[in-house]
Amino acid sequence: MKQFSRQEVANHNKRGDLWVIIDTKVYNLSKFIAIHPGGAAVLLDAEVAGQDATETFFGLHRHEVLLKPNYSRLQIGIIEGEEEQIKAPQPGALSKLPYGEPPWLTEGFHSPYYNDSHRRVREVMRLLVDNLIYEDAQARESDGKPVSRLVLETLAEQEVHAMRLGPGKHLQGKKLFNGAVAPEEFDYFHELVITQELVRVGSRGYGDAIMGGMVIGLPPVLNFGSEELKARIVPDILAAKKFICLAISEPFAGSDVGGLRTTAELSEDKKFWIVNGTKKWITNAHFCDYFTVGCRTDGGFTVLLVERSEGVETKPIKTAYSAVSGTAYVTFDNVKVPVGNTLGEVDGGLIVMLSNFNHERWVLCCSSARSQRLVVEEVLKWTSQRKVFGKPLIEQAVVRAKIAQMISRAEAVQTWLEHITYQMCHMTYKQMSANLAGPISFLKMMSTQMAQETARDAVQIFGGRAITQSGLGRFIEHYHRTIAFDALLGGAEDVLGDLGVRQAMRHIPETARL
Ligand code: HEM
Repeated sequence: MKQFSRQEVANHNKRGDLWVIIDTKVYNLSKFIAIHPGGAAVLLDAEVAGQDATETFFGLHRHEVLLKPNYSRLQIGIIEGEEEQIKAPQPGALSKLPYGEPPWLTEGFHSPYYNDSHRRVREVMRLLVDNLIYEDAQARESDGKPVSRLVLETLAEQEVHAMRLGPGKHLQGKKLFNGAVAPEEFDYFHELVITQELVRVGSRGYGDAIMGGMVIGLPPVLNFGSEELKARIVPDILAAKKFICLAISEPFAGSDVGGLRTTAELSEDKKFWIVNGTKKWITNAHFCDYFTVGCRTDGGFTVLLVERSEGVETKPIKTAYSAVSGTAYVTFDNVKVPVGNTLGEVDGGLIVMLSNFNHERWVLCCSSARSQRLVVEEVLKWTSQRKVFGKPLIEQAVVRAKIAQMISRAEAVQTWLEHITYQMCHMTYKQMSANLAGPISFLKMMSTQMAQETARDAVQIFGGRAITQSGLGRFIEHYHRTIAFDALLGGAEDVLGDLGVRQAMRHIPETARL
């Protein structure tokens, strides 16, 4: 790189011959000025043209602007004898910001929950996210196209899709992250780590697009499907060759599973179910091959694995939260489903569904805790670099008060989450269903309530930047726009709170008195 003195740069300060210094790097903007999204006037300002515009630049752009190849090529040299101060994050690196990582990854802190295998999983997963998934997430979030095959296949090779289903028999014989963790060693903390690393892409819908439907749609098959059915469909799904989703909610009923109207009736020869009805808000459904469907049957409620076949139709739903997640409206019109595709007992679907909810809600809590922390990181960076009334925003007490709340919420959710995860690691599936439905419901209710408060506070701090989909506040805009989804999915906050209290009511001794 050529070296220049600040005096030399100062000579290039007019239209047609325009240089600026940003963090000791010299950029030639003589041609770029014509296409600069912020316009020409700002670049010709006497305090910018030929000058050091570092502070002005970082008050208006994200660092990533300078790192993009089409902009980094504008750099023609550096200032002699000076060293850049603002470093680009290295792939795989831990955040250096206070509270930028959960305590177990923070220098000087300790945790009883994580061992070396969790640290190895964290390292591999973060590298995958930073080197491969992040870029795809940003691109797909804006163009709405499907997740790239390279991402899906790389995750399949590393067995990430299988690991996202939690510990269990489905991991037997698999080489997880090329041996970073043994299948019998894999526990819910490993899964928590994988989920939380994925969240770092900062795109809620993309996180779901990477087979979020499988995370909730496949467990009923694994836990309640016949061996024949599992052998036929599971390997292709874990290899990301086929896709599955969970189809429960309907235009008529969401959290109220008892109010579902999709029906399954046995054919005369008793070999098939005939399914009729509609499902709504089904994540991934638009590109799915299999649907785990809740149906009304003669004696109650039954869960079936419906394959994409004649009579199955999916139409994408345009949601506020994502174009990439494949959220769809599904219609079943006299669909023939072999009775061998019944999951669990006929009329015993409630058990199938209820046992699924704990894991689904817990996964949401993992992602909520980590995305709140991402917001904390964005806010800490922004309030330190943005100067108003002559000093950084973070020097304002009112801003610090908001940050205090955000950090406390992120820490509280993570800590409670780890406590519940520890319980999950030490309970059988049955014990989890019996003991943890209430606590997980409360945790999810609290996580999403806090997430919404954090979203609101972050919008106040970022101001107008938090309502534009590009530029400095783009992650805050995304977070604020998509946060309502987490508060509904897997059970709305009020429903979950009520569920937890009702579970507790069953255990209040009749003899208890004040
Ligand atoms: C290498 C130098 C620069 C590059 C590559 C660049 C690039 C960009 C890009 C891509 C945007 C669109 C918004 C975004 O993605 O963040 C933008 C907006 C803007 N830029 Fe620059 N820029 C440069 C230097 C500067 C400088 C030195 C100033 C000084 C005033 C400036 C002022 C602005 C303004 C005012 C906006 C509009 C911001 C907004 O909408 O809030 N830019 N620039």
